[in-house]
Amino acid sequence: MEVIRLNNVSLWRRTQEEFSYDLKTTILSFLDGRYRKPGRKQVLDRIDLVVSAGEKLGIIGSNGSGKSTLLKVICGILKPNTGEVRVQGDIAPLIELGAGFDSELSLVDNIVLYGVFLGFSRQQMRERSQEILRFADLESYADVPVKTLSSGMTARLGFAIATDVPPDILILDEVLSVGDERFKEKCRNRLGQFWQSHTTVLVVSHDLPFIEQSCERAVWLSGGRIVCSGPATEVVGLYLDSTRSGAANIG
Ligand SMILES: Nc1ncnc2c1ncn2[C@@H]1O[C@H](COP(=O)(O)OP(=O)(O)OP(=O)(O)O)[C@@H](O)[C@H]1O
Repeated sequence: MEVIRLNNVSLWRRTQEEFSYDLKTTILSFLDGRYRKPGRKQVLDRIDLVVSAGEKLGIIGSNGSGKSTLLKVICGILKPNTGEVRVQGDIAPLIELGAGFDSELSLVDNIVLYGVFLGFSRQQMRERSQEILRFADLESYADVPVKTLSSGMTARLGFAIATDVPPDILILDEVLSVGDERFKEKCRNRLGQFWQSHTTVLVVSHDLPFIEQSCERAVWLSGGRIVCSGPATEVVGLYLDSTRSGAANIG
């Protein structure tokens, strides 16, 4: 059964020049004769992708090739400019962990809010909060505002909430870099349980041996396009051949 389908998905993003675009800058650059039209970059280019239930899919490619953007489109964080994205089931997006927290609210209140955002009830989240804090090693911080946590602690809290209940679809973006060594080991153990289960997993990583060992299939992105998709060892092999010959660095 298919759980994710992307048909002809394309997405453009503004380039840096457009970020500094405002009226004053524009008038000054006109007067100086430096005005350039704000740019756009095609970040995803006509992506077709089908993922089956329970599949473990690795997404590889050089920096800037569009891997994280693809995950964000699948999670619904970004909307494609053209094409269609269909997803069946609950998604736990382990992307930009903690980005959705309200820094003024306590950890417990954030756990409840974040959980509700992921589709759980307030009651369920209140019951789970002690266990979530325990997993994140943050029990003594339960009632302080999130803004008092370090970035690693915030990411630990985000990971603990998002993985508290096994989701239908787990989306991981270089997530094994969360926290210190002790916490990384806990993450690996928890994720290992999902790998054994029927959870569908999409993982972006530059750790190619990890992709080969843990994914049946891999997709190689370059310049926002799928170069090839197939058994992980074959796709990783082709990608490595091309990096050796310099062809994969086109972004
Ligand atoms: N917020 C943003 N606004 C504009 N452009 C962006 C934004 N985020 C990413 N991009 C651009 O989109 C392209 C793809 O970025 P993306 O983060 O998806 O790449 P990636 O393959 O995940 O890279 P990496 O391996 O470095 O994490 C890059 O050219 C990047 O500059």
